[in-house]
Amino acid sequence: MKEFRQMYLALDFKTGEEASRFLDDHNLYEVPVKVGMQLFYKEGPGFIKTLRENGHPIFLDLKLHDIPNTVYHAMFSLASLGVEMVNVHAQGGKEMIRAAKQGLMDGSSGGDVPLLIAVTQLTSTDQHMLQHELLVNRSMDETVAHYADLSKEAGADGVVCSVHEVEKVKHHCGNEFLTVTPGIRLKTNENDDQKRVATPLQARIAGTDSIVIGRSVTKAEQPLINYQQIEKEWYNV
Ligand SMILES: O=C(O)c1cc(=O)[nH]c(=O)n1[C@@H]1O[C@H](COP(=O)(O)O)[C@@H](O)[C@H]1O
Repeated sequence: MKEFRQMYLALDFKTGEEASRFLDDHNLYEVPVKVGMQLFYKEGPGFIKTLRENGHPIFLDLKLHDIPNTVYHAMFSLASLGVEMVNVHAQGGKEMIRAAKQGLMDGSSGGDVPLLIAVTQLTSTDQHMLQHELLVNRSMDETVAHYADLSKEAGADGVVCSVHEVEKVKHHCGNEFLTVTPGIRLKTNENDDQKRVATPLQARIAGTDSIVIGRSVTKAEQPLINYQQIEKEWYNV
């Protein structure tokens, strides 16, 4: 397993130009970044190449969720972009996750194979929504742990979950199985649309492997101050 402890900055911007300007304006050179649907659909693989050339480790967050054959071929295409991590929705099931892994291995033609992470339950979902909208009659903890188990069995390297389920996931799947946690907020931040939130300090104490930070930095009045505050709590420096 690769050494893996990152703090990914979610580049949820309208254009690559806007994202690059933000990184430059705040001296965020070579920081790990997450590119999601908004930016990838706008700019495509070319922007991934630019970010790589500028030294940014990349988590490509497209949350694939489709039939196994489609996911296999999509992952085959993404495998050669040189990103360090990609994701799928665990709800797609074992066969789909296995296909994703196989696509990454076959598509990386001998180079580094990106880590495959499966989203268990979005951090914008709470217990009420789980039961009444998704009709899952189990606790959030149990549901996340179940998806983590099946993701591991299908060959994923880890899961996306909230900080609150990290302990349970590690208990089920072992310490080597990675946890990536979005929904990170400083005490002074709004939760926005996130339901299962935690501070960077809580993430460190819980034993999360990597955190994803977005609006607490990108929408802050002083982004660099917030970035450094998160860094301090997360890396304990
Ligand atoms: O896979 C993800 O990155 C993800 C999964 C999840 O359950 N929740 C979640 O918020 N994310 C992403 O993490 C980022 C969080 O952004 P903020 O809420 O602005 O910090 C967004 O880019 C989301 O798309």
